[in-house]
Amino acid sequence: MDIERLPIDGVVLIRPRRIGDSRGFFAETFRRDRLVAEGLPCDFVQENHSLSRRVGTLRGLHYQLPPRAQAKLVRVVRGAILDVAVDIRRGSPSYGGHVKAVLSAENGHQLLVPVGFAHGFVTLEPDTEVVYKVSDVYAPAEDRGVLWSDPALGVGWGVASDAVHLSDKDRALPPLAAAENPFLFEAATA
Ligand SMILES: Cc1cn([C@H]2C[C@H](O)[C@@H](COP(=O)(O)OP(=O)(O)O[C@H]3O[C@H](C)C(=O)[C@H](O)[C@H]3O)O2)c(=O)[nH]c1=O
Repeated sequence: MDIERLPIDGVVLIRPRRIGDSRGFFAETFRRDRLVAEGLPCDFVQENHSLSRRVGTLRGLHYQLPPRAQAKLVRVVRGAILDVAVDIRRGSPSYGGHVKAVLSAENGHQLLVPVGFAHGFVTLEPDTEVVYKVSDVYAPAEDRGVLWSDPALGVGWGVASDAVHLSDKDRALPPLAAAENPFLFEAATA
């Protein structure tokens, strides 16, 4: 697998190698040793699977507060998404900045989102299924989020606001400036 470091430190794009033969392909989609060797989050304790029926379904931007903060390893097993990670670590040189990547069943790419980032995606195809590992368990009391359309973030989702399908919860999320956010940038991790 190839591991590509993206413009914001800590967020990486992982491209598993697909070994094709007459039956189809085989790919190793998770290798803890490779993540350890790169000093990346690697200890996942839960895996999630979501199905989004409509194109333009947007889930995010979400994170959990410490002590239940989550790193996430995201991939798509059907359809396609534009996956987005927003740096919410106060003091970070890229605070409020984001990286995004198209993840699809076809390209097999994965995004590794560290703790200290809000995560979300918008679907690019109908019936899109996203499977992702998280480094801490679900904790509703620590579940938080930032409004997908916060102008201070300037995320280009590629979908018109009136075509986005959101949960009521996500529609009501605050902008980053008003969000509960204890994450601090640790220069030592730079
Ligand atoms: C996240 C989660 C949710 N749930 C329950 C809670 C609700 O009854 C239902 C749907 O939850 P929610 O609307 O928060 O699901 P998403 O909008 O897909 O949230 C996820 O979307 C973005 C992309 C993320 O990065 C997070 O992993 C996660 O917040 O599943 C669970 O039982 N366990 C869980 O780990």
